[in-house]
Amino acid sequence: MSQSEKTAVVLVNLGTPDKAEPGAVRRYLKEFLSDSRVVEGKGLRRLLWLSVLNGIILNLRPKKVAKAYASIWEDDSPMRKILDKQVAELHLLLQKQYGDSAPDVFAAMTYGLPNLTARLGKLSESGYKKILLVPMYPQYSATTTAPIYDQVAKYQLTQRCVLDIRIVNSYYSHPAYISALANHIQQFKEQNGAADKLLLSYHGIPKEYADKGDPYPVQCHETSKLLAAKMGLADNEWITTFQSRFGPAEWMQPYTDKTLEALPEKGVKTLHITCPAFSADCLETLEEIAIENRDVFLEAGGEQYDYIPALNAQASFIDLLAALVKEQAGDWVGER
Ligand SMILES: C=CC1=C(C)c2cc3[nH]c(cc4nc(cc5[nH]c(cc1n2)c(C)c5CCC(=O)O)C(CCC(=O)O)=C4C)c(C)c3C=C
Ligand SMILES: [Fe+2]
Ligand SMILES: [Fe+2]
Repeated sequence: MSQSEKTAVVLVNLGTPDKAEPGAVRRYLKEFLSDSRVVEGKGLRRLLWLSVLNGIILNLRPKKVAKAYASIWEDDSPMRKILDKQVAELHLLLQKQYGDSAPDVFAAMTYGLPNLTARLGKLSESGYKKILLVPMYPQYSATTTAPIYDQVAKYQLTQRCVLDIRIVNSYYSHPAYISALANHIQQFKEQNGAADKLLLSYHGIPKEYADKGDPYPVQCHETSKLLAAKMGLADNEWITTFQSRFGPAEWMQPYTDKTLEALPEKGVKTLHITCPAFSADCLETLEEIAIENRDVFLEAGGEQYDYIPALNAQASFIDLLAALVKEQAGDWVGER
């Protein structure tokens, strides 16, 4: 096989610090929160944000956030460990499906390590010409998926012979994604008993971004509706909320924490909660949802609160990734 035919699949997640320590968290937050896709604003607004970020947030937040990371840290950040597992499992499955012509599979992060731009450089040096990037975000957002497109465009600008790169835009309504979620939740119910309500908590974005056209919340609601239909849930058995509000501006509502505070007095005493915007467990699920928000619900009078883990490296999620490879790069895989 000639070098020019080499194809790679790269699974891309957001990024996470190298250590659960304030210095590493500071470096991570600086890179992430300096991206003008994440915190928008031009001119004076941009200057003001950068001075708040560098003068206040990066001095105060890393200590508190490092503690939160420490409470979920294993020998590395869960997000990076899970991404490595997803890569290994997808590689195995593609080898079963395509034999010698299976594409190779790699990991990358938009912020932190392993760095996406560096990954593209290394793949190019190793002779890969065709690259499919699969973001670990089922729903497209200008704050998460678009920065992957930005980094690819910046990388290509530095190349005389650009790489042939395709990017999976979203898979919020993909039948294999909805089935994987539905089966996973159903299985959890069968093993742990039913609950009064299923809460589907998505990472939020500022309301202003949605008002300006970010399709993320619409896609989240669509995922929820398809999931509820697939599971045969009645309208009063599930609810969609948005978590991880950051800063003083209004974010997408209803907020997860405020909803959890209010549910017990409406008679919801037992709850299953899961986070369909996260393909891998991370700080936002393992700490904010599984630990912090549990207390909010129980202190408000809730009796039982179960966090249903992300799909992570489960076979059904790996099957979905393989389906995306076939749909979006089947012609490349067949070519080798
Ligand atoms: C400040 C604005 C932020 C926007 C907009 C935002 C959107 C967004 N984020 C995710 C997924 C994840 N975010 C994670 C952590 C995280 N997010 C923000 C801020 C915004 N996110 C911060 C400041 C942090 C770091 C933690 C903190 O300081 O509170 C993570 C977890 C990373 C990990 O290491 O485990 C994920 C995943 C999505 C899907 C999204 C919009 C659609
Ligand atoms: Fe975030
Ligand atoms: Fe958070």
